[in-house]
Amino acid sequence: MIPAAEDPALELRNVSRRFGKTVALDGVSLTIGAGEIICLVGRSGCGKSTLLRMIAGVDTIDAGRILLNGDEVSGPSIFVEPEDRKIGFVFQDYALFPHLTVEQNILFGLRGRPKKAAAYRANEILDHIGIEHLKARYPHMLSGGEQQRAALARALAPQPDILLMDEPFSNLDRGLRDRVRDETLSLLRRLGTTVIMVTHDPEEALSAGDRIVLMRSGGIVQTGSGYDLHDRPVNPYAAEFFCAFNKVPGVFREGHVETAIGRFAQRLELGEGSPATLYIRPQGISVSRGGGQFRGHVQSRVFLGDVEQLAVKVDGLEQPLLVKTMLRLEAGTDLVGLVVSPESCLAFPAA
Ligand SMILES: Nc1ncnc2c1ncn2[C@@H]1O[C@H](COP(=O)(O)OP(=O)(O)OP(=O)(O)O)[C@@H](O)[C@H]1O
Repeated sequence: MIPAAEDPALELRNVSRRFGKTVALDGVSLTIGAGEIICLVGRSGCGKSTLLRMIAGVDTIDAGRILLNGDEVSGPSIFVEPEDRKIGFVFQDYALFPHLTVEQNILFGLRGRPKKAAAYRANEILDHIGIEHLKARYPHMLSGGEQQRAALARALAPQPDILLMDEPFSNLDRGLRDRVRDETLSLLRRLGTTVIMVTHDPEEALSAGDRIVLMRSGGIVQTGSGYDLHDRPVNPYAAEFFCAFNKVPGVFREGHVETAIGRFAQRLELGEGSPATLYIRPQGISVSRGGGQFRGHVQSRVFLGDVEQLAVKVDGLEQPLLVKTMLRLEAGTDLVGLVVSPESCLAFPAA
């Protein structure tokens, strides 16, 4: 990972934006290093698109400052127009001009350059992205993956310092999405482009970027690597964004959360006897036909392919435990043994 503070391509200092009574951004501060690939995630309405729009300069901020390569572009007494910010944008729907060919779409982003230089650059980027053979086609003659690449070529042609991508792969079906994403990100890494990519998909965020920025209600909840956010979430919102945990009520005593299904060692800044909630990953509970630390009744089963998801009713717990298992239980199996792996657990003070 590239240390963010060393060579900042972008700095947000206490950036705020309201729409009427809605606080879309609430004092956001963030530093992004040159060449870093950032995944911006968070539930719908948390302010991701607003943040991209403020950085691009297609909207103004109410307070704070935005600096690109050390130069202020938005602030109390300055506003640099979007076309002067050297920022590229790839939208979810690609926003290619339907009446222009791929090459003309790319040339549109290069207007203002001498004709020969623009044509040379357009060919260079078509070649880089591997879509030379598509240059004479109109957008409706392209597949989803090809449109995505054409939109990327158009955004990269003017050699932006920063590329902003708003859900750039969400229109592609699953198989194609993984391939196009991997290709796109490895190209962007080769070019050393600084990227901020918005995604709804937690798995995509964990695997794609150098750093994840998790937002909630206009603020940043946590930033860090995929491992940081997945394994060491700072609060229940961060934890639940990346995993559908089982939540088991308990009490914190002598460094353990005591629950109806056992005692689990956990570090918590909590007084003795305080209520705490144990968070258990569904894949951290193993199932067997006999034995186990405790037993439960299988209520339902959903076949997910590699694993089966069981809902298991356990004495003392209000909610059934969700368990992901590779074990193939016979149809009609009722009673199972369960073991919780301590590494799959987190705990937070009870809400
Ligand atoms: N032009 C606007 N006028 C009024 N409210 C707005 C405007 N733009 C955004 N908002 C509000 O600001 C908040 C943040 O919106 P934003 O689009 O940034 O969220 P988001 O995280 O990108 O959501 P999604 O994942 O659904 O795209 C929301 O409550 C939204 O309704």
